[in-house]
Amino acid sequence: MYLIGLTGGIASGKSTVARRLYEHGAVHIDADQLARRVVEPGTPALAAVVEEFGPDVLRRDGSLDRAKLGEHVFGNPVALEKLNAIVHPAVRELSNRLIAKAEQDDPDAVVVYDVPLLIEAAVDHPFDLIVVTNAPRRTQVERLVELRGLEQNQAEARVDAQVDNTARLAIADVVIDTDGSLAHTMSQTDALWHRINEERRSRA
Ligand SMILES: CC(C)(COP(=O)(O)OP(=O)(O)OC[C@H]1O[C@@H](n2cnc3c(N)ncnc32)[C@H](O)[C@@H]1O)[C@@H](O)C(=O)NCCC(=O)NCCS
Ligand SMILES: Nc1ncnc2c1ncn2[C@@H]1O[C@H](COP(=O)(O)OP(=O)(O)OP(=O)(O)O)[C@@H](O)[C@H]1O
Repeated sequence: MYLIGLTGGIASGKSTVARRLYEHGAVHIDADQLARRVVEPGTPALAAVVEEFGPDVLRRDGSLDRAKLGEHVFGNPVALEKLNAIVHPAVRELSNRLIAKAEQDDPDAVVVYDVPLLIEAAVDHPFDLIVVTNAPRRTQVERLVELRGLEQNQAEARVDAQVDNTARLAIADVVIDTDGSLAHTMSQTDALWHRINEERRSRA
């Protein structure tokens, strides 16, 4: 297995890059999706969230009201930390299992673990390569407002709930500049895929 840790600030283009790597043949594991799975109705993590934040964070059908909880925690560091303390251990356990399974299924697989909070949650899988998608704060905020319908202050609160770009750039083996056109993001991603495969071929 060749394990890539893919991280980047919110709306920096991680999913776009991950999708492209998946199209090339990588296995894609998405921490945001895992974070949804671990709070599905009936899970211990959802029970803990309700215990901490009250039943108002549930919708009528018993599922988590993500918009409501997001409104509460982004901009409120104490609440966000409490939520992280419930969700992150469960995501860590599930990601360990899924990465191990991907390796079992195909020992030669390239696995991309797409994890926005690689630094914040001290994710320490044994990555072969850390790839960072990078766009300036103003581009992140602009995308959240224009593409995801957030208010300016909500968008800023979400960006500011994460470490800044400098911290991510400091741990990057490869940086993908996602402030240009989509085509530019894709061509950097394709070049990365080819580079990884060349390297692996020459090592084999
Ligand atoms: C607060 C919640 C319910 C809001 O849900 P919502 O559907 O609006 O957002 P979603 O989960 O799709 O996240 C969108 C983006 O927000 C950012 N984000 C999410 N959680 C966090 C967090 N705890 N800290 C900083 N940024 C975060 C990430 O960039 C993520 O890609 C949800 O984000 C959540 O449960 N967060 C805690 C778990 C977590 O840390 N998830 C991130 C990956 S492990
Ligand atoms: N050059 C670019 N590279 C990547 N995405 C771009 C670019 N230009 C515009 N976009 C748009 O910006 C958005 C980035 O969203 P994407 O879901 O890829 O980011 P993300 O980092 O995974 O976000 P999140 O942290 O919320 O999961 C997409 O709608 C994408 O089409």
